[in-house]
Amino acid sequence: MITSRRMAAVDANAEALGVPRKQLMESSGNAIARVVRGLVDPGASVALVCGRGNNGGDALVAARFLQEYETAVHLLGRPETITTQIARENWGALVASELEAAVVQDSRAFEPGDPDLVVDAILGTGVTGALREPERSVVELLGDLEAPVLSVDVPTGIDPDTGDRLGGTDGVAIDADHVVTFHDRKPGLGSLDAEVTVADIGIPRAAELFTGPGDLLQLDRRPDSHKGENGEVLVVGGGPYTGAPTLAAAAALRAGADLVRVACPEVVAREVQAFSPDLIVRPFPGETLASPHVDRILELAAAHDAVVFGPGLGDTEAALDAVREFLEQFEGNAVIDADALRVVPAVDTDATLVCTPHQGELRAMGGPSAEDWESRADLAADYAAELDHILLVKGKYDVVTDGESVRVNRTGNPGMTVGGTGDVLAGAVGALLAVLPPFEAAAVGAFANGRAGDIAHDDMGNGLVATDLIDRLPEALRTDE
Ligand SMILES: NC(=O)C1=CN([C@@H]2O[C@H](COP(=O)(O)OP(=O)(O)OC[C@H]3O[C@@H](n4cnc5c(N)ncnc54)[C@H](O)[C@@H]3O)[C@@H](O)[C@H]2O)[C@@H](O)CC1
Ligand SMILES: [K+]
Repeated sequence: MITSRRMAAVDANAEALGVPRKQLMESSGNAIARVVRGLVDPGASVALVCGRGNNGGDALVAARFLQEYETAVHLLGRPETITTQIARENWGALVASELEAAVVQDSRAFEPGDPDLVVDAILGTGVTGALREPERSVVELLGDLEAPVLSVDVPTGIDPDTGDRLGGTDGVAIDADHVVTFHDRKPGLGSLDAEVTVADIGIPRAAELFTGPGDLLQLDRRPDSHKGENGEVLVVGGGPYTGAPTLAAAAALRAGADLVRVACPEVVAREVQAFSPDLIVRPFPGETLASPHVDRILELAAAHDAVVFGPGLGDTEAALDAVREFLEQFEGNAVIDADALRVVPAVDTDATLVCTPHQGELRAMGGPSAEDWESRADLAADYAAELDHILLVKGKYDVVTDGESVRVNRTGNPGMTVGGTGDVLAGAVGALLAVLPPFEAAAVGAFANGRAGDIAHDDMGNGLVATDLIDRLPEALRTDE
């Protein structure tokens, strides 16, 4: 099962792997034609009703594969208003090939005749809201025809993710007899009374398994968002180390958080603040985190969207006891890193945790280890299920798993073995945890951190340091390439 959002990400990842969308569209068109051949015999009349997006584009391709049929393409709208380049190119190919194609600017000009089969390629996963004109009236007109309907990807008028009719009770939708859907079943198809064919269109498994630029698409911000809406992050750490919480906090800011506060021992606070005026410091007395501070930390944490717990905290008995007490009472989202990790397996918590161990830390937690990344991914998934938390196991290939799904990240380079890059990752994941579902936050964080490292490596080679990564996080998180 795949949501429209995830499908768009996978599609962009496939493109980055060298399988361009136009090639996928060719496969989709071919798949439509295969299903058509199973439904009606050569010579039958097939009306291909096409919208102006890629759903329509798929059927424009199908027309080329169905030349032994009496096909008639009906494009809903002027060709100049086709929304994607690849669909426009396929329209051009049809016209140049002199295949029958009509432009329907107004539903009154829609003359489908009496076809043996209707192909509904009006709207697919790119639909938003109730149907507009001329789509709405054309859908109504198609409802009056006798012919069976094959919908492309999803019946027009149906929400691909929920199966609900768009526009509520006033909405209109295609009552499909058959659906040919691409790559994987869309959740909204489950509730339909239609025969569904899932067509493999050649998207590599890697486009789904490995993180890629498509994973960043979910970060697109609403233009009207205001301060605080894009995440407030609390970093809890410091004591024996000052650098770690500072790096995590600075990384959270660069990864898009609106406000980042650092709760750390007094002795460390001044240094953290000196590093950057962008950080807000919330000092607690003493030289290390301890039980008496837990109430105050809980209170602070409740006022943030995500917490990053652990950087530079050290492994004193007092600090680890405090982590345990915090987790027993905390119910929000937290990234757990460094020494705080070892507390996780034995603690009973209602919090949602993203744990970011490297393989040594994973073993210290009692977790599994394996040489190759594929076995490591399987074992990590089992262990995440046992912990009931999300794991981001750092390595050459980072493994992200919630116990069910697995995503593997391949960005990053050997220059990143320098100290502090783990703190940067924890901070970046913290910022993302404030705005994305936890599993996605971990996957996107791993991708962006490694990509920032790769950009830094281009400039600095193996001389790169953790702060270089922080500076490059914004570029690594950009979607508008
Ligand atoms: N990996 C993928 O994602 C692939 C997608 N493909 C096809 O591409 C489709 C998605 O294409 P698009 O993203 O271009 O989107 P669609 O073609 O589903 O719809 C986008 C178009 O519909 C218009 N529109 C949106 N909501 C509307 C409404 N309520 N009333 C009237 N018009 C509306 C938009 O302005 C735009 O022109 C999939 O369903 C599938 O058929 C395939 O070609 C190949 C691979
Ligand atoms: K459709």
